[in-house]
Amino acid sequence: MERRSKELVFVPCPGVGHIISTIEFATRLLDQHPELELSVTLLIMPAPFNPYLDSHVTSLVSSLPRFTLFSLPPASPPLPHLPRSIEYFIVSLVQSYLPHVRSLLQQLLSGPATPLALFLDLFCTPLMDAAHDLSLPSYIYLTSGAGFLDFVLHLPVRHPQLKREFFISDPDLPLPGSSLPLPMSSLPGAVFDGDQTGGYAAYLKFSSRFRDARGIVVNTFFELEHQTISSLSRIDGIPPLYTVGPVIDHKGLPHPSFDRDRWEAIWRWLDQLPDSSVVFLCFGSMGGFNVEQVKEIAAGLEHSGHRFLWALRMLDSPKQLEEVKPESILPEGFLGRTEGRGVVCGWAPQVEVLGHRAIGGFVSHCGWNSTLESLWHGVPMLTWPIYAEQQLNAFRMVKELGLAVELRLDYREGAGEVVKADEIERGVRLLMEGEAGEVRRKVKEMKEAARRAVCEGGSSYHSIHKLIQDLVNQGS
Ligand SMILES: O=c1ccn([C@@H]2O[C@H](COP(=O)(O)OP(=O)(O)O[C@H]3O[C@H](CO)[C@@H](O)[C@H](O)[C@H]3O)[C@@H](O)[C@H]2O)c(=O)[nH]1
Repeated sequence: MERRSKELVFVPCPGVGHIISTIEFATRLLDQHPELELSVTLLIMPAPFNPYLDSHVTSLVSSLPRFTLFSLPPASPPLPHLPRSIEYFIVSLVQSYLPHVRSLLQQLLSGPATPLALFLDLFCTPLMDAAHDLSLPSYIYLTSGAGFLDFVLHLPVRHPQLKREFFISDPDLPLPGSSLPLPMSSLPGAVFDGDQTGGYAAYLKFSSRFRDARGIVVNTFFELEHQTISSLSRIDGIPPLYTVGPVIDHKGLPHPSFDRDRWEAIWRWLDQLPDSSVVFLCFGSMGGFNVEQVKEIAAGLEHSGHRFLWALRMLDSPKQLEEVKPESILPEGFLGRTEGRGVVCGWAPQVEVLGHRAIGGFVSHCGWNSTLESLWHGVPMLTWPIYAEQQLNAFRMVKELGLAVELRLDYREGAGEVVKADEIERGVRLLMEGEAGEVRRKVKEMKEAARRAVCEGGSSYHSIHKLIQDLVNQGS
């Protein structure tokens, strides 16, 4: 009898931090058990905020023989306008694809391969209905950590009691998986927006489906968040948790405007510097600042006296620094005065940079991929969260886990606040001048734990093995 190959179907959110992590995780699933000859179908929605992403994903997937890419067409009818909340917009966008996803799953089911499961990113949980209608199990692949999962799982429990959004004056929030209650200032900004088409409604929509999943796969590792993972695993009604991280794209994401010659010069500069002597600043795929804030960062770096490598991106601009003329943004004479001591660039190959021995600290927005990448390379972070769940990540890394140094825990994009140069200077000094010694020691330990977790016999390796067994054996 002809053997049908087994297919895993993935739907990530249309953003860099999500798609790249999903492709990397799917690759690990395939690679860990090649004898099973699993294959992957990736359903990608057009990325509304990143014009470069679609072509990048297409070229990336074309080099992966066991992947099939389905680029979903633009939403039809198009969503009328961007409502107040980006989260609500994304959840609505995802929901508009339900008929498409259902019919693609139907096609797959009648094709030569056997689909085993649908893997959904957090905002994509409304698509569970498509799998459910066709008796296909749904799993969640969470590109953030277990601390955030703790919060997401709590929302549908809290809502029936309070029936309202959060207010900044609410008391700190105790969560079953966290040793410290979460201050309101650490919650994602969206959950304070109680409008019918606001962030709170979006969070409720996707979080209320988490318990319907067959399993929740989290990009973390047991050694990093063991308390949270153990506590959540003991709660009735929570699907099995699989901790499979750190899932890191070590190849890095090439960017269309990436200037190879310029980077060769930057590597040469880094190569001749002492170990751990450069502070690296980078704020994710979408994080940026206005001109006033950029000038304060520049002054803070200049006054700190430390060497720096700064991946500068302006607010609301996917453009690279080279396109926006740094001289017109940075303080007059800054580039000349810091020549030899600091470099300002646009898109940086972050994973590679963090792995360079000259990098000694990382000023980060605490996106979860950046957080894992810094731990993987044992480089301590100075926290500067901007949006999404970054404040929560920063709070947990600094207060609960003692794995990062605090610059800000509660900075929020759009709140009109400017972090002043002297505060940035103090933060950089704290990070780079030995006072953060205990954090640095713990981060180095966590680096070793992260590497052990993904090796054969490690906790994440074992978790992937368990997941594959559960996928293959389900229903038998
Ligand atoms: O100049 C740059 C900027 C970014 N990156 C890479 O891009 C990714 C960025 O991911 P992440 O650090 O998670 O930040 P975001 O792009 O902001 O990710 C979104 O998705 C994450 C995962 O769910 C969330 O934790 C964040 O809050 C959310 O903003 C990382 O792999 C970086 O290495 C580069 O290589 N070069």
